[in-house]
Amino acid sequence: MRARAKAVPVSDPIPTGCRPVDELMGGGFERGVVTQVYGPPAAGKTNLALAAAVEVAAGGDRALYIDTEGLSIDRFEQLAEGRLDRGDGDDDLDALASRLVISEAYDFDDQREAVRDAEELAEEVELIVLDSATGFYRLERAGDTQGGESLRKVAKQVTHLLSLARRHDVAVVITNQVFTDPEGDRDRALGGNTLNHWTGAILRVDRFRGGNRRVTLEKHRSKPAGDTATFRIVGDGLAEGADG
Ligand SMILES: Nc1ncnc2c1ncn2[C@@H]1O[C@H](COP(=O)(O)OP(=O)(O)OP(=O)(O)O)[C@@H](O)[C@H]1O
Repeated sequence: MRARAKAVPVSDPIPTGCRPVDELMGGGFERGVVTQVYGPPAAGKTNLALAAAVEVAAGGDRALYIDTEGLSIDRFEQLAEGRLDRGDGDDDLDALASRLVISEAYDFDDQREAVRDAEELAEEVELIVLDSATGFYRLERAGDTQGGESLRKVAKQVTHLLSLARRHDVAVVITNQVFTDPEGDRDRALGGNTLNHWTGAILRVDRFRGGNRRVTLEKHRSKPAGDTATFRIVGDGLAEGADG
C-alpha cells in the first residue's frame, strides 16, 4: 500500500449559488475533475458556468473563463450585481470583474493555446471554464478528413484541463453542444464516449415549459446518476424552478 505523508485536503466544491442545482451536485462543481455541462442552444449552460465564476469572485477568489462564443459582459454584470445585492460584503462590481480572467478564443488554434496557457494561472484560480469546448470542433469536424483528428484535439485539451484540475485542486467546467443522432430518439452530446470518459461529472441541461430548465445528473463520482433539479434564468441570477 502506498504511504501517505499527510492527509489529502478536501476542499469545497464551487457552487453556482442556485440551491437545487448545487444540491444535485453535492454542493457545486467538484474540484479535481472536469464537469461537462451539455445541452441544446439557450438551455442555460453559460449561465451555470458564469454563475459559478461569479460565486468564486464574490468569495474573493479568481476564476479563468476561456470564451469561444463571445461572452455577454452584460450578463456577467447582471449576475454579479445580483450576487452583490444578496451578499453582505464591501465588494463592488469592479472588484468582482477584476477577479474574472477572460481568455478569448476566436478559432480552434486560439482555443488550444488558451487551454495550454491555463497552466500558468491554474495555481491562482479556483475555477477554470471552457465555454464552449466543442463550438469550433463542430465547425472543424465537418471538414475532418483525418478520421476523428479534431475530436482527438478536443480530447487532448480536456485531458490537459483534467491534469490541471487534479494537480491544483481546481474545478473545471466545460460546456458542450448536442447533435441529433439519426439512430437515437434524443439529442446526444458531441464528442460521445471520448469526452464522456474524461469528464468525471456530466450535467445535461434542457428547457421545458414556462422557461424552466431541467438539469439531469448523468454522471458523478459520489452522487446517483439520473437525479434532476430545476432552475430558471432570471434577471439577476438563477432561481429555483417549478418541478415538471
Ligand atoms: N436577464 C435575463 N433574464 C432572463 N433570461 C435571460 C436573461 N439573460 C439571458 N437569459 C436567457 O438565457 C438563455 C441563454 O442562456 P445561456 O447563454 O446560458 O444558454 P447556453 O445553453 O449557453 O446556449 P448556447 O449553447 O446557445 O451558448 C436565453 O434563453 C436567454 O433568454
